[in-house]
Amino acid sequence: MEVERSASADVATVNTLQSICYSRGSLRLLDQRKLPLETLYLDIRTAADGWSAIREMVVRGAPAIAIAAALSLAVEAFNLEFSGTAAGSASFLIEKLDYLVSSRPTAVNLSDAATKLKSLVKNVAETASDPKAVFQAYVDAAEAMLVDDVTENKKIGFHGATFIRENIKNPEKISILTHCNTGSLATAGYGTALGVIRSLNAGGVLKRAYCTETRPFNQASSWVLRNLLAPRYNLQGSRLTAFELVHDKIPATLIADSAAAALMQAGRVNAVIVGADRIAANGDTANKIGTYSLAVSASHHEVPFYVAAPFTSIDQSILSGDQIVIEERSAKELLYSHGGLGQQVAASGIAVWNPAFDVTPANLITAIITEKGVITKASANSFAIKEFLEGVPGSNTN
Ligand SMILES: CSC[C@H]1O[C@H](OP(=O)(O)O)[C@H](O)[C@@H]1O
Repeated sequence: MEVERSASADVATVNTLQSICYSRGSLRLLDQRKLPLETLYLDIRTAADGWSAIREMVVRGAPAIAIAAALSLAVEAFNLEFSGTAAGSASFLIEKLDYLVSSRPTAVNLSDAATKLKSLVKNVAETASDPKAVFQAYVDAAEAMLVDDVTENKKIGFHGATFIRENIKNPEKISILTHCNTGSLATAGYGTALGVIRSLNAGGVLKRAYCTETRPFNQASSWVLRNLLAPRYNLQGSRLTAFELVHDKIPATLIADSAAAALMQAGRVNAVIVGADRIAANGDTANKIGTYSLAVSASHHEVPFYVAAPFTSIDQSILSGDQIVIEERSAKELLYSHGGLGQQVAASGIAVWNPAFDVTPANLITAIITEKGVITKASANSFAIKEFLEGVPGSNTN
């Protein structure tokens, strides 16, 4: 992957929150491991480049992962000299999509997008005689994901801001806490949970956004990245969300994850809003580690707790959160400073448990905000997601 490097700059002069830069036949991904101090784009030419960029977390965030994967294959397909049949082109694309899904298995958006794209190319190949028609249909569908995501995020922002203003005390000045990064850097633009914060701010009712550092961090899988990128690559809340909030001039405060309960105890939080990597059919939600403890604190302090995510984050094939596989990360993230990239700080020989995600049970979630509208509770312990879908015109309940 060749790189395009611009001079390092502070947030004030960095003018981009665009994680994905695409034009037909070309894809560049903002290297989020270098933010906030350096803006660097990596040139992505193949699905293999896309797989590595997702695995090494050049690009991260459930929606952004799916879009980056689809577009990396679109670029390869567009530039490919292919002499096979229409059926052969479909097989080529399907094999690459299955490979891309293996880059980061937890977030459902990637596997959901791959399933839909595989179905598309199979259907086109059944009637097409020219492989170019199959490749073109794939490229068109992958490009549509990029455009649709921003439109959906703005709908999430609208539905979320409207619902929060209608259901919160003192709706004229809201202080809201968020975790990890769910903004433009985690999507094709605007964001999900952070998109709701943007919409509240645009509506003039946001008093302050609080963002947690989000420890430890997602560690790169290769020795080179772990050891060469040490000073720049950790902590998605302090590095990415704080960067977005300062970039947009939104009043915001960074806190340690461990300070969140005390902030709520002080009465300084009117609501908590987070993203999602995978939501089960009953509303149980997997998200970055630390989300569950925020939900427990919010429940104790009677602070509403919202999940904001595109509907594609809901995995209706699993009934509850205990079926969601949670990745565990390297012990080095806790044994060494800088999330595993610096000096040893913990005693050698100590055991480590380091899950990267946790599951918040539906009974701790106030509402799930999607682009289709806000899903409220069917009972204390579950959400009626299927019924919600059946009430939405044109929804697919499969
Ligand atoms: C809209 S991003 C949702 C979700 O994805 C992030 O995971 P990662 O940064 O490891 O890709 C994080 O859990 C966000 O809340």
